[in-house]
Amino acid sequence: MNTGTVIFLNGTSSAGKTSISNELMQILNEDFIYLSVDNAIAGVNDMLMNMFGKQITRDEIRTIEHEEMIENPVISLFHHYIMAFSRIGKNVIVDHVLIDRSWLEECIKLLHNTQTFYIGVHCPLEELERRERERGDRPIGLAKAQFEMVHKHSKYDFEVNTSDNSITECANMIKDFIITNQPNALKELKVKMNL
Ligand SMILES: Nc1ncnc2c1ncn2[C@@H]1O[C@H](COP(=O)(O)OP(=O)(O)OP(=O)(O)O)[C@@H](O)[C@H]1O
Repeated sequence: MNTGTVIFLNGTSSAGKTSISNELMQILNEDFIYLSVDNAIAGVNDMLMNMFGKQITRDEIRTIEHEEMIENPVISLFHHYIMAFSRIGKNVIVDHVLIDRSWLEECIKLLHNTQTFYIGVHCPLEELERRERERGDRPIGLAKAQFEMVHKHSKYDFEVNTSDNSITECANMIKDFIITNQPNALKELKVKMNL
């Protein structure tokens, strides 16, 4: 069975990952499934509500989420289904914020042998903070809190900067890259990080 192509976008909140993903799904010649870390967390919360809705309230689920009581297993499940979808031949676009070295390490271990293009989505902090204020649906300070961590250990196959280029330009550059190159970054990171 052929493995699917994974376009793995890593960047802070408000960097433009969702916007690039939507554009990519319009312009790529094959079908891609969009897998977002935000949706993964929301999906587990919905599952808990479905399973325990009579015994547990939405507010209690939010407390579990905000105090990060089950965060790492949920994120790990997300990483595993990226790998599983790829292994069964699905093309996926991943929208992720790798704020923890162990999350990156797990992605490398699971995906280094798949067709995963690891893409850095950059944006200067001042512009991230402007977008955060403008959109109003993310806590103020979220991008700043993630900023130092997200790209810390990474070496990418390709990088874009959404303050230098429009979303359409970024998506087209990513498309051009993936149809003319083979991914290598996760293999190199595996060696560099001794995994
Ligand atoms: N190049 C750009 N120029 C101006 N605004 C942009 C640009 N890219 C994204 N934005 C705006 O920034 C906001 C966040 O974009 P988007 O949702 O794509 O980011 P994200 O990285 O997916 O964020 P999150 O991880 O918080 O979901 C949106 O309001 C979007 O319109």
